[in-house]
Amino acid sequence: MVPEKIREEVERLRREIEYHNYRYYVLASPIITDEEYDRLMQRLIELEEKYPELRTPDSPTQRVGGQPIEGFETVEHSEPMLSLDNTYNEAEILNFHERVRKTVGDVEYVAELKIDGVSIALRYENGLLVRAITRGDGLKGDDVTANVKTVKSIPLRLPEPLTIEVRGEIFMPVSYFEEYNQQREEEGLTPFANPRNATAGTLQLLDPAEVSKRNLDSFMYYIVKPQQYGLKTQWEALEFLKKLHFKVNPHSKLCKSIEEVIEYWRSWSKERSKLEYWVDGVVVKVNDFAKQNELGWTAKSPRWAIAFKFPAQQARTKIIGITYQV
Ligand SMILES: NC(=O)c1cc2c(=O)c3cc(F)ccc3oc2nc1N
Repeated sequence: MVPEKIREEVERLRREIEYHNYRYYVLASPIITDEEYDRLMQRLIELEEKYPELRTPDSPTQRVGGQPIEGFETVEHSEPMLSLDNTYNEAEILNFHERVRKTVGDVEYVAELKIDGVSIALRYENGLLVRAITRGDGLKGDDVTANVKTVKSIPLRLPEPLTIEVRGEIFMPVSYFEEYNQQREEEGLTPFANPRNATAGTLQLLDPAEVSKRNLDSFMYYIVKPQQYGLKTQWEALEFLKKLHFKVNPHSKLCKSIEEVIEYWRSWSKERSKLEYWVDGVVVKVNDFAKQNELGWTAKSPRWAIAFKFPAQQARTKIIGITYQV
């Protein structure tokens, strides 16, 4: 039997630690020292060891990864998780704009950096993370929940007890990717060609404790059936995701015209090497959800969004002297 005051202490520790996780990994503005954080975590680990029945799905001790799993269950997506059509130059993005205008008239766009990582769908029930699913073939994917719980910027519990599905990208920061590849080479393992492959490889590991060491990070950008939450535009959806304590890319821009989108693409095409994650273009989205619904989807992509790719960057990588086209 667990004494009531222990139960209360564990609940308080859980919320306090998750709050400090949020401040450190999402806001990058911690308000306690690492030592104070470690002390809170140690106390929670100690109490959960003593009273295992107190270990809950949203316990921050899951961040360090539980026991290895046998394999990945296949789960059907709540709605297809499709991919974006690509455009590579200004003429093609103007064609996209013309098609949009012909169907729904003048629109605002949201321009978002296209994070070059692994797509993920996160399902929350009453505010608790219950499922994380990879894109797979678009209709069903792998249940990688145990691994995704170790991604520090992904909340285990939302600030409100919502039932919601959000989608975004999991990625490995470039600084860690280089250090990690160095370590693989030293261990005689084949290095990964780029952070996207390193992220995909990590999410396919059967040992969450190993995943926890790989420094994975995330940006969320999509809410399934957003109008259910009173949201009318993509810009409102990004604000709502921030309010729910997700990490949202800070460089997205609300554009009043396609010229503004092209200006955004030109400037980031030059600036992107300053980012600590790989981006391979800009995602251009019609902002208004009612207009997105009018435009609809093809079998494989939304008609209301498109990827505006950057020119391939000749990136010299130290890996066994081969130059990779990225
Ligand atoms: N990599 C990305 O940074 C990124 C990717 C997508 C998508 O793949 C995507 C796929 C859809 F069917 C619909 C919207 C999307 O929005 C997206 N927005 C983003 N910012």
